[in-house]
Amino acid sequence: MGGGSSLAGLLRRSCSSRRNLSWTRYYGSRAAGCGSCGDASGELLPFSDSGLCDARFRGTAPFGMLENVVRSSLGCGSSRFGMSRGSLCARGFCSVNTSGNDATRGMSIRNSDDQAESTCSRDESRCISEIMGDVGGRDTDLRNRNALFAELDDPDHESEGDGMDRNLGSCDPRELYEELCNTEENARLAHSDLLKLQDIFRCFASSGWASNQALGIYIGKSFFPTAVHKFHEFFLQKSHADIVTYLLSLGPSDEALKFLFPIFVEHCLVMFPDEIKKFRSMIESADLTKPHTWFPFARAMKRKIVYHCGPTNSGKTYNALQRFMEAKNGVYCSPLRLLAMEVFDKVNSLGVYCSLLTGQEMKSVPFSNHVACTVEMVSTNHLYEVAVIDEIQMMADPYRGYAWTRALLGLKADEIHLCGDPSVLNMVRKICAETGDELQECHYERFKPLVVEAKTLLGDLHNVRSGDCVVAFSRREIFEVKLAIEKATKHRCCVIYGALPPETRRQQASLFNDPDSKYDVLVASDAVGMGLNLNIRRVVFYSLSKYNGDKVEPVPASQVKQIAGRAGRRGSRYPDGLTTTLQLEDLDYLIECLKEPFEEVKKVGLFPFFEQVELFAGQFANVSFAKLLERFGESCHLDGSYFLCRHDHIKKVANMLEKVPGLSMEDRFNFCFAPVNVRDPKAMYHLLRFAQAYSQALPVSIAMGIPKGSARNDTELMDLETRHQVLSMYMWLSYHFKRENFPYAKKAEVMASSIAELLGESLSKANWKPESRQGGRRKREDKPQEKQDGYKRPQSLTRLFENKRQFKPAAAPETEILSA
Ligand SMILES: Nc1ncnc2c1ncn2[C@@H]1O[C@H](COP(=O)(O)OP(=O)(O)OP(=O)(O)O)[C@@H](O)[C@H]1O
Ligand SMILES: [Mg+2]
Repeated sequence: MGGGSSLAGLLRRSCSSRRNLSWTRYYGSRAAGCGSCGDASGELLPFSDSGLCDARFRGTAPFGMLENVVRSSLGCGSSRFGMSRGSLCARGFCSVNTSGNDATRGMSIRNSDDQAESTCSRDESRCISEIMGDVGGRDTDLRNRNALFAELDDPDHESEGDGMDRNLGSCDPRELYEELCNTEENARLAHSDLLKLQDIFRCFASSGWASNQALGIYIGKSFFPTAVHKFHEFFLQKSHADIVTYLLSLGPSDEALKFLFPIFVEHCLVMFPDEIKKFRSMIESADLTKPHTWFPFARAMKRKIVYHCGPTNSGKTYNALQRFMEAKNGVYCSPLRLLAMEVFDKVNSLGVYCSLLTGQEMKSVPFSNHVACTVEMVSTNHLYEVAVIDEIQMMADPYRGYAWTRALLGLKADEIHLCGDPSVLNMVRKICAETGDELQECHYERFKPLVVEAKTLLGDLHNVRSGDCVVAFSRREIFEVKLAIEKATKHRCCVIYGALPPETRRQQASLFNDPDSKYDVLVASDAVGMGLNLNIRRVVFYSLSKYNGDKVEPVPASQVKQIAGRAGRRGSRYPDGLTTTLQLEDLDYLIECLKEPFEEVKKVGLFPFFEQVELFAGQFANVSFAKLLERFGESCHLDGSYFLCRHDHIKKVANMLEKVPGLSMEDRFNFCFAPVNVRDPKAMYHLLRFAQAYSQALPVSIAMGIPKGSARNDTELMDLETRHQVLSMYMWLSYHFKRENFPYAKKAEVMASSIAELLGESLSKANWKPESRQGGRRKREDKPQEKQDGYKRPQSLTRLFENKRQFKPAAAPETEILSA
């Protein structure tokens, strides 16, 4: 490899002559592909190439360092680094024998030119440590170790054992291990010495540093204590006089750990080859690094990526769609079914034939070359001229992010248009650099600035006006607010929230958008936050705190911006957008959120394909699928720019499906992705029933009726919502499994649209108090606060966070102009 890289050059210069290299140096040398340290392959390898980059493993750097030792020891052939054998010297020093001959085992360091010895200067070593720290993460262990190495490298430094005849601390660990193995005359140990040794080994077994280092030879964390225990037994059995004396002189200290560890490594390589092989293949099969290499066809293409980057209501999607419609063929990837339907309608109405594909429906338009789909459904097999991926910042979504990442990495399209805020711009730049795609950036400004009304609604819903969208963050609050507004004013309210089917949300949206309908106020959850074009004059935040399934916390700034940005869309009745809060006390937080710059995303989501999970499963016998997913989550390793998407809900379904025998692993995997509300026992029951029938190869029945009329109370409304979700799930399954197993898909579709209609009718009449799906199990913080005029509002939690906030606005101006 040429010396172009500064790191490589530094290392090449530094690896000159010295008997022992510290681990950091050795590792640095490997990473830089330094010929003099035995890297004959000549490639510059990033840390992640061989090391686990998951945070758990960061900075421990053992994988790369010891990989060769394991490879050669386990007969995996010579490594690409050209080292046939490596061994570790005592006290954390590493010696590498590159002569590649088993006969020379146990000899100390040789450089690749076989004689010249190499060393790094102290400064260089520190520099390398810093660079490697940057690459691999800054772990305290690594820093401590580097500090220790610096000390050990100091020629003036005398170790405690130096007073002895032979300085065991600087001996080759392989020699020591062989001496131990060959010991015939065992030393008799006093009871106190035995106790001291016990302390030392206890300290070794509980050392985070040692167990991290042991990962480098594929001794897993769960096996590490057993391995140490066996090593301890072996050590006592041998009781080599010099070694024991030396170890006792060190006592339970870091020095003792550094002395013991390389001997422990030798012991493990000899004694536990099966465990090492097993753990190694487990780790390798859970490899999620370099996701861009998963799509070789897309990599073979010369793709052009256009990033439409800007705040809400700035024309990003509009412009991307223009290019989509011009193309011979194209795909639009939507974050929501509703938005996919909107684009499907819009594009067809403009004379471009376009089909629709979501998890639940497929509307195939004859002669169409365009398709609007939900991002999870997009095919990475088709070839497109233009693809649009909307709301690209969703790559960072903890649950669904993987779908956007997959689309960006895997779509086979000549041109890919990304629409999103600036939070993932740097990430997209990085990904394009890795994939080799050309990136063009188009920056947008909001058509009209968003204006904050500083007066607020002063806590009084009487102040709601026509064109307002009141945003609340729970279904319960939405109905409370609707009830209160309709009771206290002449306004009629439409509602939009997540549990409503897209058809009903759409019906409510068009009712609100229609100036001739009597519905002039919208009460909505954050479900309005993405992409929808609504005739909203003003977004009023009923509260700015949200129950996240665990606790109530302030709504994140990015979400506040997104929702507030719904006000004043270009081309709507209200092109000038306003936003405010119900309570004066929440206003500061709203202004703070709108002013906050977009926070840069550092990691985006990934989730394994079925094939990857299947490969991983090959490592285990008789492990439940739920357990398998858990183990995958624990073992998988990712590059620093990716995280594994949360899959609690998937595990919950997997757990439930354990009761169903006869499902193949692939079937289980697919069932786990069915759209089900895991907190709704009725919906879960139906999913279980579907899986049971499917596993017995029976035609899966719907076994559910439709109520005759619209809902008369909240319980009936929730029942309708659940029934729709179950039908939607049935349709989803019919598209993801063989159609003959789900023969009633058409019927389910008809039933679902009847229920959506019933829901629409029910909402127009809804004037009842909401109930909780959890049957009254509500969090204490969520307890509403009584109001004189009959409506309730949860206590403002933003206040609790006030002290933490640094932002303190001056006296609020009448209005403030901001861009969301
Ligand atoms: N050049 C244009 N001519 C006419 N109408 C436009 C133009 N650009 C945008 N619009 C309209 O402005 C509205 C907002 O545009 P668009 O939906 O593209 O914004 P956006 O930046 O994607 O917003 P969001 O981030 O909320 O998705 C839409 O109704 C769109 O049709
Ligand atoms: Mg958009």
